[in-house]
Amino acid sequence: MPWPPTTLDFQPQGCVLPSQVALRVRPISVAELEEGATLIAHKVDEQMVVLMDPMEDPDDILRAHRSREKSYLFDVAFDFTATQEMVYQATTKSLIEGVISGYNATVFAYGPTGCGKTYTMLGTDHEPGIYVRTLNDLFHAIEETSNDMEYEVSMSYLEIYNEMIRDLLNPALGYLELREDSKGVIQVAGITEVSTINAKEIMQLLVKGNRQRTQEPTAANRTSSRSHAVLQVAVRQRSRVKNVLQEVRQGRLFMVDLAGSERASQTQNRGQRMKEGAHINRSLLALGNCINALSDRGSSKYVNYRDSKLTRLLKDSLGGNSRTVMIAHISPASSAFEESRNTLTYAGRAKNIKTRVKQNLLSVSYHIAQYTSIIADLRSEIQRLKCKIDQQAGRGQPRGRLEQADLRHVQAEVQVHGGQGEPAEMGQLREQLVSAFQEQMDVRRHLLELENRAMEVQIDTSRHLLTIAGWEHEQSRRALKWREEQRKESYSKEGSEKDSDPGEEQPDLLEPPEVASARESIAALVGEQKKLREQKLALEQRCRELRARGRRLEETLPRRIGSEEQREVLSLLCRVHELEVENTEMQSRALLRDGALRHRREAVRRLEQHRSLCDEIIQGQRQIIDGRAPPRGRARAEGPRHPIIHPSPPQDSSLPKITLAGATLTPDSDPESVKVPSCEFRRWQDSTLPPLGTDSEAHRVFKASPRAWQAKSSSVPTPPPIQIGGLVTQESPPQDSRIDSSPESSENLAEIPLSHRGVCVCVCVCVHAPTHPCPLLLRCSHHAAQSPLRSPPCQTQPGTGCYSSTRGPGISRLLQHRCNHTWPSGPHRPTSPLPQESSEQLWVEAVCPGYRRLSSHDPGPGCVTEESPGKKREQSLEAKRRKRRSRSFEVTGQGTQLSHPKTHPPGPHPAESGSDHRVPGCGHPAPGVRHLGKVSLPLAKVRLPPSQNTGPREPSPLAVPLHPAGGSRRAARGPRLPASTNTQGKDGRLWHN
Ligand SMILES: Nc1ncnc2c1ncn2[C@@H]1O[C@H](COP(=O)(O)OP(=O)(O)OP(=O)(O)O)[C@@H](O)[C@H]1O
Repeated sequence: MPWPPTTLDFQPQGCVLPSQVALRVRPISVAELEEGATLIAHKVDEQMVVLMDPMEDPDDILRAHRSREKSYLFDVAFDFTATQEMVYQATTKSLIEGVISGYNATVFAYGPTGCGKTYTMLGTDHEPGIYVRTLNDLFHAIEETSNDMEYEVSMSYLEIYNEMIRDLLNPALGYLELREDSKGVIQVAGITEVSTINAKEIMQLLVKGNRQRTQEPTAANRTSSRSHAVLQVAVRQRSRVKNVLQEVRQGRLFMVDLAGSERASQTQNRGQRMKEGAHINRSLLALGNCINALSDRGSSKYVNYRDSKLTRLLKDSLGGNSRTVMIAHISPASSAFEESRNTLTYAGRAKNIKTRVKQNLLSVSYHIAQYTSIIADLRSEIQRLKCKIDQQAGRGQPRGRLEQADLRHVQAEVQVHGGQGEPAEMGQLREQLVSAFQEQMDVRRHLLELENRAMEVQIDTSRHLLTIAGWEHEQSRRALKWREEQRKESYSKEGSEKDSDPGEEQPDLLEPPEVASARESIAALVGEQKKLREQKLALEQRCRELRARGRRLEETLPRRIGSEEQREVLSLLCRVHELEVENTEMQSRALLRDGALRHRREAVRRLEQHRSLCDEIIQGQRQIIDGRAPPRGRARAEGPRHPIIHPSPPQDSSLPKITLAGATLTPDSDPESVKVPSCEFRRWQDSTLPPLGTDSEAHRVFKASPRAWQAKSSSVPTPPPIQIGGLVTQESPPQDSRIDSSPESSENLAEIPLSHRGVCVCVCVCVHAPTHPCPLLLRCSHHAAQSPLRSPPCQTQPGTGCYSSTRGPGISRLLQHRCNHTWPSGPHRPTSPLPQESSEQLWVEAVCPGYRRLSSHDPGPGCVTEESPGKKREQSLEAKRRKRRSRSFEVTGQGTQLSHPKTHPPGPHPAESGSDHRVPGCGHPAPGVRHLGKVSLPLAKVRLPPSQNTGPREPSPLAVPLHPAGGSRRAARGPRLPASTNTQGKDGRLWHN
C-alpha cells in the first residue's frame, strides 16, 4: 500500500497502515565544523541514507573488509537541502484530509538533542515549521468545504517536563493529569482548549506557548528543549443539512516535539539539567520499548505504555487508531555518530509499526420533537446561502455561473440529505411500501369505477323495464276494453244467438319499436353486468393480495430497520396510505349510496305513477258502483260487523280506506284469530299505501306482476336485479271496464293473468245477498294442480262482506267473523292456529273464510252437487258463454295455464228451501285478484246484471277487483286458455258461504 494514502475509504473495522518514517539530516552546524567533525550521513536517494563510521581506520588491514558504513531506508529522506515546505508536504500535508474526515493522526519529531526537531516542528518566523503549515492548510481546507459542512476546531498545547504535564497555553493551571475516558481515549484533564480557525491567532498562541516551554541552553544546543511538547488539534465536522440522523466526524492531530535524547558526557549537564536529561531519556526509552514491541511482527508482546506519560499520551498514535508519521532527525556530523546510529536504528524499527485506522463517527440522532429546531437551522442555513449568493453577485459574478453553482449546491444538499437520512435499506423498503400502496390505490380506483358503471347499468335496465311495462300495461288495457265490448255485444245478442257462435279472437297488437329496442338494450345490459361482475371479482382478489403484501412489508419493518426514528417514519408512511385507502373506500360508499338513492327515487316515481293509475281505476269502479251497486246506505246499514268501504278516499290518499265497522266481535269469535288482523287493518288504515311485504309473503300467494315487483324492489336499498324477457309482466288497470257480479265477471277476474313473481295483495269485498249462495272457488294458476281450493260451507247473512288480503290466517278468521260465518261442526271445522296450512289456503281463507284445500276424497260438507233445477237451462247457456270467452283470454306465468275460478249460476240455494242454512249458493263471481305489489285495493261493490240476479232480491255486492290484471307480454303471446281448463266449472260444485 503506497504511503501516504491520499484517501481513506470508510471502513468500520478500520484499515491497517504502517507508520511513516522520514529522516531529516540537518545541516552541519558551525560548532561541529569547528570541532573538526566530518560529514558521515549522506542521503543516497529519496529514501536511503548512508551513515559512515567516522572511527574507521583505512590503514587497519584486519578490518578493511568490515566497513562500519551502513545504509538506512526510510519512507522519505531529507538532507540539508530540504526546505521546511518540502518536509511538510512529504510528511504531514496528506494527514489533514484524514483529520477533517474523522481520522486521528500523529506527527512527532524524534532525535538527539540539537538535531533540528524543534526547527522542523515549530520552525522560525521566516521558515515556519509543521505546526503552522499544518494549521494553515487545515483551516484552508475547512474554509473550502464550509458551505456544505460546519466545523469546530479546538487546540491545546502542553509539555511533559520531568514526567509532569503542563498547559503551555495557561501555565497557571499547574500540572495536569492524564485521564482515560470510557472509550479508552487518553485525555488531559483540565487542559485549555482554544477554539479558533484563525491561523494567525494560532501562530500567536503557539509562539506564546513555546515561550512557556522549558528551554535551557546546553552544551549541545543553545535552545535545547527540556520537555516533550504536544500540540493537539481536534476537528469536529458535521453537515450543514440537518437531518434526523446527524453524523459528526471527529479527528485529532497530535504534533509532538520530543525532547532530545542526550548523553550526559556530551551535554556535560549537571544538576537540574542532568535530572531533566534523565527524565527525558527515561521517557524516550519507554517510547523506544513501545516501538520495539509494536514493530515486532507476529508477536503478541505486551506494549507497556504506562512507563511514561509520553507513551501514555501517544498510545493511540503509536499502536491505536491513528495514522502516525515519525520524522527522525540526525546530525550529519561525525561527532554525533553514535546518536545518529541509534536514532536510525529506532527509526528503522518504527517502520514496522502498523496501526489500525478507523474513522471516528459520532451519530447524533434527533427526536421528532427536535424537528422544529432542525427546520430552524435549515432556514438559517438557507438565509446564509442567500447572503452568500448576494455577496457573490455584488462582486460582479455572472448570473449564469451563480445559478449553476447554486444548482450544484442544491443537488449536493439533496445528495447529502438523501445519503444521510435514508440508508439503502430504508430507501428500498420505502419504495416497496409506496409501490404496494400505489398499486392498491389504483385497483381501488378501478373498483370504484366498476361499481359506478354497474349502478348506471342497473338504472338503465330499470328504465327499459319501465318502457316495456308501460307497453304491456297498454296492451292489457286494450285487451280488457276489447273483452268488455265483446261482453256487451254478447249480452245484446244473447236472446237471438242462444247457442252462440264461436268467439272472436282479440287482434294482436304490434309492439312499438321503442319496446323492441328496450328489450335489446336490456339484453345488452345484462351481458355488460355479467362482465362487470367478473371484473369486479378479479379486482377484489387483487386488492386483497396487495393489502396482504402491504401488511407483510409493514411487519418486516422491525427486522429490516434498526433505527427507531426510521421505523417511525415508515410507520407514518403506512398510516398515511391507509388513510388514503379509507378515504377512497368512503368515496366509493358515498357514490354507491348516491346511486341507490337515484334508483330509489326512480322507484318512487314509478310508484307514484302506479298510484295515479289506481286512482283512475278507483274512480272508474266507483262510477260502476254508483251505477249498479245497491245504495251505500245499505252496506252501512249492515251494521258494525262488516268492513266498510269508505265512499270517498281520505285526504292523504286516493285509495279508499277499509275499516272494520266496530271492534266488537261476535260471541263465537276467536279472540286469537282476531288479534292479528286487527293490527293488519290498523296498519292498512294508517298508511296511504299499504306496507310492502317480504318475498316470502310475495310468493305465499301468487306471483306478482312486474309493477308489483317494481314496487317491491323499490323498497330495498340496493338496485333490483335485472329481469328480462318474459319475466316482466304487467297488470292492466281496468279503467273503463265494467265488471259486474255476473258469472262473466267472475271469469274475468279469474282470467286475470298472474305473473310468477312479486307480491299479490288482494282485497275483495263480497257482499252477499241474504241467504244468497256464494260459491267462491278459486284456483291459483301456479298451484292449480296441487291446490284446488274451495270454500267450506258457512252461513252468510245478508250483506255479509268478505275482505281478503295476504295477511295470513288471522285476517281470514277476522273476516270469517265479519262474514258471520258459522263453521260446520265436525272434522271440517278449521282449527286455530293453522300452522300447517299452506299460504294459498290461508289466502283463500282470507278471501273467503271457510275455504280450505280441496280434496277429491273430501269434497266437504258444503259442497253442493246438485244444482237448482229451475236454473239448469240458464246455467247451461252461461257455461257456453264462459267457454267461448275463456278461449279468448290468455294467461300468464311462463306458459303455466291458469286455472280459473269457476262460478256457478245462482240456482236455488238450499238455504232458500230452508233445508240447510249453511249451504248458501252463491252466484256472484270469485274475488278479483290484483297484482299491485303491496298496494291493496279494495274491491267495489257492483251490481249484478239482470240475468244473474236471483229473483227480486237486492243485487249482491260482489267482490270486484278494482285493478284487474292485464295479460303480460308473454301472456299476450302465450297459449290461450282452453275452455276445458275450467275443470271446476264442470264439476258443478258449489261451495256454501
Ligand atoms: N534543517 C535545519 N536548517 C537550518 N538550521 C537548523 C536545521 N535544523 C536545526 N537547525 C538549527 O539547529 C539548532 C538546533 O535545533 P533545534 O533546537 O531545533 O534542535 P532540537 O532537536 O530541538 O534540540 P532539543 O532537543 O535540545 O530541543 C537551531 O539553532 C536550529 O536553528
